[in-house]
Amino acid sequence: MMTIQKGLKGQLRVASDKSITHRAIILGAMAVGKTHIMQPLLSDDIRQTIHGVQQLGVDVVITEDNDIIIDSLGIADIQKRQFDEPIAFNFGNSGTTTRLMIGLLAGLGIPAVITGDASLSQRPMNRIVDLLTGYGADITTTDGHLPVTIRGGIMTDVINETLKVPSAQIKTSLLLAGLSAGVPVIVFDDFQTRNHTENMLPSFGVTVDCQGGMIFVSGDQRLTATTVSVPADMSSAAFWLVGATLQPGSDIVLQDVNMNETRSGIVKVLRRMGASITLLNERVQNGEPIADVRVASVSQLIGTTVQGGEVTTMIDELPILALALARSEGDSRVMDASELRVKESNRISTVSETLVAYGADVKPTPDGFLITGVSRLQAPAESLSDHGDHRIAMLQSIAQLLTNDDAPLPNQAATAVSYPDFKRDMEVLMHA
Ligand SMILES: O=C(O)C1=C[C@@H](OP(=O)(O)O)[C@@H](O)[C@H](O)C1
Ligand SMILES: C=C(OP(=O)(O)O)C(=O)O
Repeated sequence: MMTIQKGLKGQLRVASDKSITHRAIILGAMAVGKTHIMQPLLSDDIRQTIHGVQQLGVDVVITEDNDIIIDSLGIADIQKRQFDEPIAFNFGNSGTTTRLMIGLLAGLGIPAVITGDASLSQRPMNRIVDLLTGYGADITTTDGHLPVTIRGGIMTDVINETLKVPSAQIKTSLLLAGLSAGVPVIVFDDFQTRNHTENMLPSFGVTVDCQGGMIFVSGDQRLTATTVSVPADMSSAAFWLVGATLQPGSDIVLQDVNMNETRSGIVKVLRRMGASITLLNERVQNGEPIADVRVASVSQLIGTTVQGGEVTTMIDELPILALALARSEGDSRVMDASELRVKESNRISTVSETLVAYGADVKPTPDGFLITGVSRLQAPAESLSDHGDHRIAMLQSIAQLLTNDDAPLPNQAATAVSYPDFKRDMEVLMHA
């Protein structure tokens, strides 16, 4: 049955930033004193990081206001603890927890065995383990994947790397390894991947020298506890940026969204396609630019090509951008995005399959998509799998909304990974 739905209306604060919350917890565990994380994301992936630092003996409390307090004696104290046997970590679905904790554990030389769920077990870990091994860590993968075993080892060499993969997880892992081993780190990041670690370290008292794509941290620095306020996550806001742009009659405001240039490529691309997006109340908080973002529907978007550096600034938003491209006029192309193949699912396949099931014209390519716009979407004949991937689950919900069909919204269990209140926020925006 077809019903005409109203546009999305109202204002809300989407889930807090996942990348920033992970970093604040790990740096808080490495620092001496009480770190207060205000408005953190509290999602399944974040609970993996909290549990990980607790296993190292660090005290973490979630307050009644849902803030996080980390009380730690710092890196030196963690290193002094005698762990009788290797610590068994299981980081569930979280790539960021895994790769960042590998850096920290390798730098500290703490014996550990790291596992994860079926999705995480298929994701490449050699991209960080091979680098750390080159600097003295005694650490191995299982054919490039989990389980990863850390036997100890002493990292004494200066870490000097040029990123070969556009990955902020690798960059951060190297920085954490150097800080915890007490050796200098110099990383050349020509891809300009997300820079939250570099932005946050100074508030923990660490001097970071960033010039162009070069990041340098000297090896003799101690972290001191601080307060971190976490903005709303662009990767979660992106679902409403596209939903409100495409659903006629929409006009919404998303509060406190992180507009960091390394994260906000989707705003640039949607504007290029003709979207109506206005930034209000722009300000800087903890070194991160934030704004309230107003989005109103437009009658037609124009297709575009996304490639090169732009891809890095919106890697997690490409699934929902593909939906916008699928409803735009003309041909579009996404290139240089083969990293999508090694996320929680192979997102080149799962995004293409999902959108084709909704009546879109999307062809997977080795490094992206070829898309020809269609004027409307239709609900799929059968219910679709979200492949256990939170971004695919949310993509399906927005696609379903745009069909204006009464069919129930797809299963949203996977959204707990990054955006636990996704369903509630959809109801707020649909009924305001
Ligand atoms: O550093 C981070 O917080 C993240 C980096 C990106 O992964 P890669 O480093 O693998 O590109 C991104 O996809 C992930 O969601 C979060
Ligand atoms: C890729 C993602 O996260 P992670 O790598 O931390 O699993 C994501 O959130 O889309």
